[in-house]
Amino acid sequence: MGGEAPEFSQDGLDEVSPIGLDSESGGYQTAVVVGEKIFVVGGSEDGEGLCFSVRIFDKSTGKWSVPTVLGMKPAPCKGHSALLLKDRILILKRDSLLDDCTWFLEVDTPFVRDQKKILGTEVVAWSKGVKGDGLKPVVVSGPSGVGKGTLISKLMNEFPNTFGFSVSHTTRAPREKEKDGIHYHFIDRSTMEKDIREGKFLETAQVHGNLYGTSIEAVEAVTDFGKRCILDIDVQGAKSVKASSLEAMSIFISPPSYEELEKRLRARGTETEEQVQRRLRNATAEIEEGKSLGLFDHILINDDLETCYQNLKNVLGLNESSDASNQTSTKGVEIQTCHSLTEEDQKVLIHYSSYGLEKASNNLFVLDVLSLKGGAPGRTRGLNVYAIDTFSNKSGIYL
Ligand SMILES: Nc1ncnc2c1ncn2[C@@H]1O[C@H](COP(=O)(O)OP(=O)(O)OP(=O)(O)O)[C@@H](O)[C@H]1O
Ligand SMILES: Nc1nc2c(ncn2[C@@H]2O[C@H](COP(=O)(O)O)[C@@H](O)[C@H]2O)c(=O)[nH]1
Repeated sequence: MGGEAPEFSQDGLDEVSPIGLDSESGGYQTAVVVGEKIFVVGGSEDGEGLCFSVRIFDKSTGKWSVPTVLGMKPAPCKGHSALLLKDRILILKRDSLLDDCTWFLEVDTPFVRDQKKILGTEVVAWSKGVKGDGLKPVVVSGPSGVGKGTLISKLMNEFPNTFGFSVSHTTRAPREKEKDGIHYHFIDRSTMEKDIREGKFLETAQVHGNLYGTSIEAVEAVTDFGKRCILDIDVQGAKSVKASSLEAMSIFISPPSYEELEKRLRARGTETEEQVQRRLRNATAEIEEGKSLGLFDHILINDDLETCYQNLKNVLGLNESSDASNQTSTKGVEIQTCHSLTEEDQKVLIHYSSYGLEKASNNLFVLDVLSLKGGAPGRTRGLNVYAIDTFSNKSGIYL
């Protein structure tokens, strides 16, 4: 994905600024300095608006490059402002719906650094700003046959608008009722190994003789719909995720006994006797590891299915109310005019000359930098933006 940079002289940098309003250069661009590098964002026009392309100018070599860009980029808009916040660039879109105006271009986050090592190219990653912790992904792990899939299906059936399943890749053959792209992406080993080398996976593991893995795209496909991602992965995968920048909540499902696990695995009737034996052999170590201190945030025993399901809902903070509570109340509000960004004391001040909040008379918004958290791929969580009434100097409207 990396490649030849277009011809662009250093002089071109004079035409761009942290506020993407300049049209003389043929498009709205911003330039943000990060150490020896200058990240130029935006520029080209398409039918719908200005596209978010990224180029990097290296001051030490005097050369331009086009980085590998991970993640889904923001939809085109009529301009943007940019400001460096430690390891990511805040991109505030103009004339965009409020729930789509705050984006981040990750330039030096742990996720980007990992991907740089894997791919051997310059890497940047888009992540959308989302409020709160609500979308923290959930890792569900446990030995084969313990009931992970059964519990996840119940959750997805009861809360279809809240959760989305991360569809893994596997080299194992499909079972009778399994559908490609729904239960798994079934793939041959050489293609999957190639995809792993190309950095397409968040984690992979050799499980019961086959290769399994969570692609970055699988997680993004869920978060792009605004849903909370559920990963059904083995203990090795859970360890890799814990070491990654995903910041997931992790839950280990334990069987009430080894005998019960064996009974369930056989009763499912999806594996040959040899495969059942192999899975049971692996279960002992998985249960030991799963229960060891610190690896999982929660350990649930799946004895009675209904009880375990209620416990799962409890740890996920779900109550009796419908999952419509997840919706934000600010959808549809439009930021209509120009803005400038400044940073003071870990707070970004967003100055608007006017904006589309019907009842508000403010023109200063504050974004709390300290509340921002990781969450790649695809999301920067903990977005906390509130309006300051510049007349009374009271903070009030939370976006
Ligand atoms: N609490 C329970 N009591 C009795 N049977 C159960 C319970 N939970 C699940 N089962 C049954 O156990 C079998 C295995 O469950 P499931 O396929 O959900 O396991 P799994 O952990 O997802 O396995 P794998 O890791 O191999 O995909 C299924 O036939 C399911 O109906
Ligand atoms: N590390 C990963 N483990 C995964 C992934 N997808 C599934 N799994 C785990 O594999 C076993 C066996 O699954 P089965 O469908 O063949 O019964 C089970 O423990 C799953 O949790 C993955 O992407 N990464």
